[in-house]
Amino acid sequence: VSKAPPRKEKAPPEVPALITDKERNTIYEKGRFLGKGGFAHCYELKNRSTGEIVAGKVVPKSMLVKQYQRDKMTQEVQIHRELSHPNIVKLFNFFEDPLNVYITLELCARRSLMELHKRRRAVTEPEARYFTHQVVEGVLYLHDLRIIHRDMKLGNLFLNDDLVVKIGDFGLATTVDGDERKKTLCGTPNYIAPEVLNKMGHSFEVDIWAVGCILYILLFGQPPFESKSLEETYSRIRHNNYTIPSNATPPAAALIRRMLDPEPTRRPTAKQVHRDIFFKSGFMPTRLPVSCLTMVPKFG
Ligand SMILES: COc1cc(C(=O)NC2CCN(C)CC2)ccc1Nc1cc2c(cn1)c(C)nn2-c1cc(Cl)cc(CCC(N)=O)c1
Repeated sequence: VSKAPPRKEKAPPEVPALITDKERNTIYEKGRFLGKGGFAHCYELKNRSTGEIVAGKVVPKSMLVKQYQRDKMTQEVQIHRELSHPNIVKLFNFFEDPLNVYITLELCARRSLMELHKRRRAVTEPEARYFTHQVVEGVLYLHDLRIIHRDMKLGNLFLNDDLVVKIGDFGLATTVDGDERKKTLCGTPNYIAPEVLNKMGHSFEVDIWAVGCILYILLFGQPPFESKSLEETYSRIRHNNYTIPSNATPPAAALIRRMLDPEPTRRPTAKQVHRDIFFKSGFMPTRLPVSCLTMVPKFG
């Protein structure tokens, strides 16, 4: 990614109404603003020749001033572009113009599990099984490719029109060589595992920890270590200080306890989670109606 002239802080990016991908001779019409995250603003982009609508992440080059920022972005794209799985957001293209870097991605029209959580709080156990099982299928695919996502959270679990879950945002992802333990993590994961806090080296188990937090929130309506301050939350994580509500079913409680084990090597692998009795211990829908985004479903 080539350098751009420095610019004043925090101004929204100048995004042209027509965005051209010169290499592929494709022109996109900028649509509505979808949201922002990190350095990126996201818009609906309409491919002028095919009419296809995609999610376009726009990062002003003026925000990528340091080489390590450009390298991080390049690594995010290099990892993400190789992936192809029904529970992983598809990355289509990556291109730039003098002002911005653009990444075109699979549009997930029903936003993410974060918005569903804010609207519904705790969901039913069949819904929690349905969503978590798809997240685990995506994590299994990544771990088989020796990729750790490292920032699994509700806001990165996107939903398409069929409420299929798609893991997105590979901004903190990395690849593991052999049995190495990663020593550094540039960024702050939302559901951060104790071994990352204690800087003891970390690996695939951090994603299992995050899936444990996600299942906990879906079933009980709030994060396991939620506190008033970040320091308090980190202290609770370090002390593994959380409780499972008494109304939890035994298979759910047992699986969450194993995924939130403070000792990473005692946590189940993605394969073991995928086969866990929790997913067989009750009804798991094969699809969900979009009404689930706003109200408790009545299963037949
Ligand atoms: C139609 O599809 C979407 C709609 C909306 C939406 O309705 N956002 C509204 C826009 C108006 N404001 C006032 C409220 C949020 C939000 C996201 C959509 N889809 C959508 C958004 C997507 C993706 C796929 N699909 C991917 C991949 N990355 N991003 C992405 C990227 C960034 Cl930088 C920021 C955000 C916003 C945070 C979030 N988790 O929603 C999302």
